[in-house]
Amino acid sequence: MSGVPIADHALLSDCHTAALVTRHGSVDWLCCPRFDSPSVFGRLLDDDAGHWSIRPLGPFTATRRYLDQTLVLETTFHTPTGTLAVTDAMAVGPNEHPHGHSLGVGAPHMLVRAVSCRDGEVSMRLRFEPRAEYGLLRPLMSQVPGGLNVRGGPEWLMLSSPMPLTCATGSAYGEVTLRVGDELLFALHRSTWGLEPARIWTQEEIADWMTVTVQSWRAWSKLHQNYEGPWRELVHHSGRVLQGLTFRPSGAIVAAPTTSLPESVGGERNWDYRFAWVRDASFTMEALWVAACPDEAGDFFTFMTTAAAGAVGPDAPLQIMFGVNGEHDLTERTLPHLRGWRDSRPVRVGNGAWNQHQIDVYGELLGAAHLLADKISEMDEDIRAFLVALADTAVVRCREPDHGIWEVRGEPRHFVYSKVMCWVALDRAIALAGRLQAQDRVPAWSAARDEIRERVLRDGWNPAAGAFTQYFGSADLDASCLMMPIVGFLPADDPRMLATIDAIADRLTDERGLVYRYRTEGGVDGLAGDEGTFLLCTFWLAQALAEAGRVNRATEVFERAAAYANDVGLLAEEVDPRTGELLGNFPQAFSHIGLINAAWSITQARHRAAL
Ligand SMILES: OC[C@H]1O[C@H](O[C@H]2O[C@H](CO)[C@@H](O)[C@H](O)[C@H]2O)[C@H](O)[C@@H](O)[C@@H]1O
Repeated sequence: MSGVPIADHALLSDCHTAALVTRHGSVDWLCCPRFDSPSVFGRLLDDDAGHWSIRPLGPFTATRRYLDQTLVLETTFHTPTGTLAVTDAMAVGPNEHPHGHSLGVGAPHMLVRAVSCRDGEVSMRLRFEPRAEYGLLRPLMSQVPGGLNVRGGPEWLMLSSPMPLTCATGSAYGEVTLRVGDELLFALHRSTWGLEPARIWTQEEIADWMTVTVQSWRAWSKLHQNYEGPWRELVHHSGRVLQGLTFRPSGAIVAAPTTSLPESVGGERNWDYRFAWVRDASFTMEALWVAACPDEAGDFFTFMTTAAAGAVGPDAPLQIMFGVNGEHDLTERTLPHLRGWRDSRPVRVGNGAWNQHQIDVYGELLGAAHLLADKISEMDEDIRAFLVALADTAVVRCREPDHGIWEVRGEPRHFVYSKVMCWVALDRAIALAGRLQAQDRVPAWSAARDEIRERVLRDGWNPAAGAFTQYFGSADLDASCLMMPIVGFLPADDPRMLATIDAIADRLTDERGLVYRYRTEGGVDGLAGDEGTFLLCTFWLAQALAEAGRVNRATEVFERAAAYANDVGLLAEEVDPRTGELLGNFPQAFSHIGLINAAWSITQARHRAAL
């Protein structure tokens, strides 16, 4: 049964796709050539779905880190006879743009692995078992000088290997003893039919790709990472993680690079996150504004306008998520041949939320546009018309029930968060009206904005709960109400807001003090079973407390949540309340967004307190 702890994985990215490497040197997840392509290594979800491991033959302990300011991973194996280091990266091309804007542009679709003996001597073992199409296909492998030719189904891969490998059905393996100073470089390269011929790379060429990859990440980090404040390293690292979730060719940003890592072990809450949600991606752009200089803002808005392609207006709601190249149809299906992580089934690809009605997206996109307006150097006519259409659509749609931020699979409702985000959409559109050349719309936008506000204050507040709640008329708490002060709907020190913050901190947390999105009892979201606490919501609590001037409590909550980052600074979506293990897709943009924004709010709150 596949089941290596989620926290035992580290992320590699070339801004086209991602790989996950276990603490013990096994690449257990890789989709080629895009984030949402079928996996070639899928052991994350089933023991037989493919992996590539490099590790010492005998007993060892392992430590690992990212090379400074990069997403290049170094795993060090300590053995009784010596020390072996394995350095792993998805190769990115050189940054040709003077501002390092192009990280990933020249990516060769190549996974590179450098093995070096740092001390003594170590015998190592390599096992290579690619399984295309999420583990369905055992490829044909043949030896060629300097490596292996791997063909099967849609994939044509070449493994460059300086050590001889034995091929069995669908597998290759080999063993070698390295002495101090010895180094072996491997590259797994994917060819595109007819475009570049697959070929074997020399040791020097692979070494060059590794060097360029390290340099490119460092150049990007140096030019982009300006945040100075508490938890600086974690914030900068989170910025790199978000950059690693960007799909360079289009400017899309995926919510996470995995599918079906469960929200509860053995449960059915398993979703495919390898897509660009309007909500998650807009939040990512805003967080990159804090963690880095979001050069990518222009690309992102171009992506959104192109993906939505004229299909937005009062009669045509904005689709809430897209494929990384702007695809609309993300129909969900299950992969019955995969057992799932720790038997958490079904494994799903595609996402049934793609055609849900979620009206918060207008606020998230216009909120990001407002924050990043100065970075969208060319707010061309298409982008202006798109943003105006979003606000006009919010005016009409704000009265409708929807599926809400949590994409509930139950009946649509008047979710408080959705209404608040419609208020944000109109508030920010009004602020941008001059740049949008839409001053004539301001009276209509203002009237709708004020009407929403009144409705939320009246119907979103539940006197019995003593808090703003999940939907109009409901007594249930929902952590998304923590966003009300964060987006400026009400001041954080408004008594109703303080009461809501306290209610959530007291009644929507587990024993560890981590926050649930909402209570799942009674199948309120149309799904069976329960789920873990949600890291983004815990960071929202820290942020709301900071906005309310409760800086010490905010710091405590922040540190509580940040402590769940694994040894290489990565967060999943949720935490298991029973065991404290990370749960859900990994690494999850939402969690890193929350970390960055909460750190920034606490920094600002400390400055305000010091004045
Ligand atoms: O809770 C059920 C829903 O769970 C997923 O949605 C969550 O992930 C999205 C991507 O990060 C995020 O935008 C959303 O706010 C989260 O609730 C899943 O994608 C949905 O299909 C599912 O209904």
